[in-house]
Amino acid sequence: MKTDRIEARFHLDYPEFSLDVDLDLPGRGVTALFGHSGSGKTTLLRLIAGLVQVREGSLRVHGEVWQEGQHILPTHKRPLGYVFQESSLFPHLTARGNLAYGMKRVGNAMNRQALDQAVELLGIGHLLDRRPHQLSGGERQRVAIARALAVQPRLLLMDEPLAALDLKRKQEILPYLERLHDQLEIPVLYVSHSPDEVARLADTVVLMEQGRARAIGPAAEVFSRLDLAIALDQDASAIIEGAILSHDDAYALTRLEIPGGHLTVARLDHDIHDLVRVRIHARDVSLALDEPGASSILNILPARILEMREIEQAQVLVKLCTGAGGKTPLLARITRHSRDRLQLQEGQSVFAQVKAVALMD
Ligand SMILES: Nc1ncnc2c1ncn2[C@@H]1O[C@H](COP(=O)(O)OP(=O)(O)OP(=O)(O)O)[C@@H](O)[C@H]1O
Repeated sequence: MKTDRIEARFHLDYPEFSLDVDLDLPGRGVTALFGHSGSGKTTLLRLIAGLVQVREGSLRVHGEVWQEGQHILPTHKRPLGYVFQESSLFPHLTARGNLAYGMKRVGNAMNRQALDQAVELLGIGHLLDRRPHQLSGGERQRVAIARALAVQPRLLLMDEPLAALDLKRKQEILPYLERLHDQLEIPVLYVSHSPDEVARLADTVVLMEQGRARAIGPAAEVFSRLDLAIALDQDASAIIEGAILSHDDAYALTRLEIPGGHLTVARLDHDIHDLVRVRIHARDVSLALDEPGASSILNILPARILEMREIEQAQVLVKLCTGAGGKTPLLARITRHSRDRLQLQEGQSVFAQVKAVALMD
């Protein structure tokens, strides 16, 4: 029995959909259940919560048995927090009242410390006396997340917590989610169909396709696999983690240290040594055989071609690795014509010119 894992095996049949998974997931960090609409993400989350029950299943969280066949621990006895797409706060209670209610529901003696920590993490101290209709959508979600955390769950389940928010509100709330990620020990299962959110928040990605887990692995690895549908998407991108090396205030630029190399990006509001993630879209990367001379492009990275795949009639997706030891993955989308003209081959050394770096900030 593994005490640091989430082991989930379920088989479920609906008339027009079946789900079949056997997952062994890390018991820490954020694991994204990622995939198209209808791929079974919410159903899987609800099975884990016990809100949907099937006899054919087993679930262990940190070694604790939540289900073994027909022995199913009811939802209210599972130490979990659940955050829905739209916050499910009681309209007649203040934010404080909602938090207190959440704690009573699970029979937890009021744990002041957990509550205070949740309030602090989500930055809702000044909102506690307001009722839900006096809060913005993003603020309501922050209260809902704090309520889920205040009961000190052993697992936090989040079902597209940002889906109902507009872009501005999403940007507001994302830093709080990142704080959860950085400061909490509680593992999070996070349902999303947004590559942006997943790239920004997830340590591990479970790619769901038609009720099956098509791929599982670190976010950077899954996103750069050419055999998966995400690579075919217009938004296909590589995720790169780097540390802030320096700021150049005169030009409003920040220099990042990435494994075995450097990237220059628009000025980031972070301290030196902070870790950040950036996303480089395949469509923003072009390839050259020789190191380009004078160029307006800031980031030119020596790279090696790992794999190439024709994705449309005219296009080829190229997977590269850059940096010493070739640890950093990169994707480039080029035309078939360019591939042939440059006579590109797997294993070849090239220069990747990065036209833009999407900042996940
Ligand atoms: N109670 C149910 N009875 C029958 N079919 C269902 C039921 N609940 C879900 N389904 C079907 O199961 C499939 C998976 O649904 P699910 O909500 O898990 O997908 P999802 O990946 O979370 O999608 P979305 O991103 O749109 O929320 C869908 O085809 C849905 O119609």
